[in-house]
Amino acid sequence: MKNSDKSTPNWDRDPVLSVEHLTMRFGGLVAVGDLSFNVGRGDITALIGPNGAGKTTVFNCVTGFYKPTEGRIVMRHGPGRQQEDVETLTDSGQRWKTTGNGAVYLLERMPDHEISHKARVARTFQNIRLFGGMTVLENLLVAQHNPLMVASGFSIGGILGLPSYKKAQQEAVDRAVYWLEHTNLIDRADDPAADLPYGAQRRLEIARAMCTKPQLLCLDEPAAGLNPRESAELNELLKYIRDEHKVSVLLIEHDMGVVMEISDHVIVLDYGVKISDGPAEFVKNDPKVIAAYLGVDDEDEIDMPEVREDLEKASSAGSKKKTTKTGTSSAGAPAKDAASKGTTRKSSSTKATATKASGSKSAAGKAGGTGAAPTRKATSKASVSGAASVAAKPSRKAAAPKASTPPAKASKSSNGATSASAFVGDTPPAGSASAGRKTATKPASGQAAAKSKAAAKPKTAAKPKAAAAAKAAPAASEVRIANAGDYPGSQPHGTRKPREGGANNLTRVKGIGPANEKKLNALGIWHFDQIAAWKKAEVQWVGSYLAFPGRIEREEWVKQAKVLAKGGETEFSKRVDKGQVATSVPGKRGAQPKKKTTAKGGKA
Ligand SMILES: Nc1ncnc2c1ncn2[C@@H]1O[C@H](COP(=O)(O)OP(=O)(O)OP(=O)(O)O)[C@@H](O)[C@H]1O
Repeated sequence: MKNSDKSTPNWDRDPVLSVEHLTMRFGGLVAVGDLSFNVGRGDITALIGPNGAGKTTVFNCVTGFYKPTEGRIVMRHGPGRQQEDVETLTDSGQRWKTTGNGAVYLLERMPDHEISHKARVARTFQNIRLFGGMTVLENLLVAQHNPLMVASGFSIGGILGLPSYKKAQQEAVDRAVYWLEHTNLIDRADDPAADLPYGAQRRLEIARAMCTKPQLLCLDEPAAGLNPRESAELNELLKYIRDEHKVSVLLIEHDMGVVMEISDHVIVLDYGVKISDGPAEFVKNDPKVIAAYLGVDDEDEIDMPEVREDLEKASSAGSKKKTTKTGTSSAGAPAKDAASKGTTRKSSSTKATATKASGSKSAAGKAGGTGAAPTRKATSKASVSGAASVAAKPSRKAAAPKASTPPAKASKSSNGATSASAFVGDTPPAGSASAGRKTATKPASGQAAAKSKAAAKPKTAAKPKAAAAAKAAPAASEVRIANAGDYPGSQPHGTRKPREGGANNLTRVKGIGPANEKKLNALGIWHFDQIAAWKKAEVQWVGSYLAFPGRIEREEWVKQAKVLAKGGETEFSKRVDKGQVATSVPGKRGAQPKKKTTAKGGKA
């Protein structure tokens, strides 16, 4: 962070970009709701959040691919907030205005090509978009097509070979060569772009964006699919771009190793609303983030006394008991995830989560073996609100399946039905915990409440108890949610165990990460066709059970599962299969439907 005045963060003092009250609706779906944040000039700013949080939608609004439903997006060339100029420009109805300090632009009014060429915002895409048949060098020259066209007087100068055109052409080649050298691609300059390995294609995309001489570089998951060495090289490249070229970087990234190492500023979204904003160190330890996004480590356990009480009740009612452990973090943040690892209620201390965030672990099994890709963090939301109230499933720790767990009290306080309807309506989605999802106005309140509730509880239970409970657990075939009636709708019928050929990779459905897959498996949901058969009541039930009511409809699990059950693919499942989705389990694994169809999914 380039900030001499410590009292005001660079991004507030000298924002190159301001996103103000941005809302993007798709029909009734609010992908981004009343979002505001600044990107500091010369900073690397990370926009993070679970799948479907709205990150790419924000990028699409900033870069002109989407016209926002509401809100203002200000790009500033030249230092300072230039607030008077911004207001004058807004009132004038114009798209940009030169100022004493440089210029200001209202991106929401500009078409994408103007955002790129005038406001100087460049971007890369989640799915690499290169001209595969062109050489690496040609890809970089095409990126400079506009200045070359201008220099050629729109072809005439080029045809006549005017000096001004030749000069511009040479500059374009020099710039391309410069970035090829700095992205370690110079040796491949004459190879077709499609022949490059994946990591090199990602670097080429960045080189191409840099050839447009941006002031703001927007990168959508630049580390996706990179191995650890490539991730480290990416870090160096981005720091070089920031430090040597003074280009501000806004990146969407799931690789927390990359995010935490290089970011000056981190903004966390969940369900289209901002839940945290600050330096990486702050965000990493922000309980809201831990609860809503970073999730928990499967190997760590949580002690939530309220859960334990429920367990004891369930036990005395004839259910098998499962014991949990509560703790607060070393930093004082509540350890509140109760996500089931198999049947063991899990959570991590802040410390454990932070470690994970810093890149030491990847529960998601990120492609290329880089650590640090966090699992889909519905896990922690689920646990805070009791989604781990789940039934047993064979644990990795114990041979026998463990007992089901009744919902935590936090879960009982949330009304899944109410939340579900609020979620798909016009109201922006609220905060991440289910308890906080009923209204848009208090995004994280429920989450915070659940958290403080967990935090207030003393640490008591011990692992041996959990082990004893595990031994006493019922067989998977006996698994039942202790109080299924607490959830709206009906519990989906389970098959108890995977059919011959194994389970489907449910993480190929967008919105089902490894943690949710485990929970669904615990219900006996192993196959796409089971999800495809869900009716509204079952969708509601599962939504509440996983503690993100409305989410399933929003991400169209049933629609995606129908396609996958028939052997078709969706955009998302293709990315999972290629190992490009950090928060899912790469590959198709498990039973594959024999019947192939031509069914295609849209953007899942
Ligand atoms: N063009 C669209 N039409 C309808 N819904 C959309 C569209 N684009 C995005 N969405 C929805 O908006 C929500 C946010 O999606 P978005 O792609 O912005 O999330 P994200 O945080 O980038 O997720 P990921 O990390 O998986 O890329 C999702 O529910 C998505 O399905």
